[in-house]
Amino acid sequence: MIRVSGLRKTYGDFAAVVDSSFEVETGEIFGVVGPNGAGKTTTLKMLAGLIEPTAGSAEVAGFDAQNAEMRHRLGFLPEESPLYQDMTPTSYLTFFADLYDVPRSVANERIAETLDRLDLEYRDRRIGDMSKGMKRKVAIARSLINDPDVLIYDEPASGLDPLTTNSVLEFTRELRDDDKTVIFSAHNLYHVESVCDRIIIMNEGRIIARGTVEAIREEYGETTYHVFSDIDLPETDPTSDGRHRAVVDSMDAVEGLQDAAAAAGGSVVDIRTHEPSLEELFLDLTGRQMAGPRTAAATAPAGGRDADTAADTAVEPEEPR
Ligand SMILES: Nc1ncnc2c1ncn2[C@@H]1O[C@H](COP(=O)(O)OP(=O)(O)OP(=O)(O)O)[C@@H](O)[C@H]1O
Repeated sequence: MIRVSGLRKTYGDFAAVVDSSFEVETGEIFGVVGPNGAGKTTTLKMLAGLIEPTAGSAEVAGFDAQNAEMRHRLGFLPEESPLYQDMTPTSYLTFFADLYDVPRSVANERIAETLDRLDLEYRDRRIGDMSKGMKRKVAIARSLINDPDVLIYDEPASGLDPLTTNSVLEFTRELRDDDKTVIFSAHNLYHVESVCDRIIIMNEGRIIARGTVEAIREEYGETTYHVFSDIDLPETDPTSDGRHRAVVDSMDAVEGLQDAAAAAGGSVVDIRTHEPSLEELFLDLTGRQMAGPRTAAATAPAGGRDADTAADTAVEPEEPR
């Protein structure tokens, strides 16, 4: 659905995007991740046909991104989406439906259905009097008004309260079921991990890692094992609950600790694997923290885990030998 080949954008001597190539399949949610200034928005705008590439090509829904026809197949949600404050959601969306020549009966049905799915109740309230979350939902509904094949969402859920964040992320995930293809950029790596099928990580204009978060974790991350014993060993440090903990990076080392504990008359009582979080991988790969956007809210949806909390999984300790 999207084919990007050798894409490059320079401003004078400065290269904002360098030799970027990737493909996105129909129905995929594809994340574009990177620190401030990495070239994410420039990439998204080239895909949306808003910026002309210096070199390379971007094909969206079978059209060159610069081809005006492509825009009929695209819904673009910029990071900041100014809305007409004096209009209501219904009049605003009808106005955009008219711009896309959507027949009025189709538009009415589409608007009602999309606002239902987004759970937006106040359809005849002045947009200027609505909350930030409601306005974001109106902007998301606008991105779908022409029933596009491809959606480009720049920070769709940033700066929203946790409930609205949850609802926007869920809505984005569900677009996959309608065979929509989504390019998704966000600073909150929890948002990225919970929504995207595959991602690219960009740094200083270049793609430095690509794949599923799981594959990137396997390629660049290192699993460590936190081994707890009921006896003090040379490798362990005391914990607040009276146990002793060592952090090692292989199962061989875990077994070595089990043997050492048994030889000293004790045992290993718990082993936990520690998977690096996307945040930790990101820091390793770019050497930089993921800085927040202008309106960042580091919220994880209710029940979700924090972006900077790595996954800890218990492993059954073996019987001491
Ligand atoms: N019109 C322009 N003229 C000159 N430099 C530009 C222009 N637009 C972007 N840049 C530069 O290109 C680089 C990439 O910008 P871009 O907005 O794509 O980064 P980003 O990854 O989206 O960053 P952020 O996360 O801060 O939004 C930045 O260094 C930016 O200053």
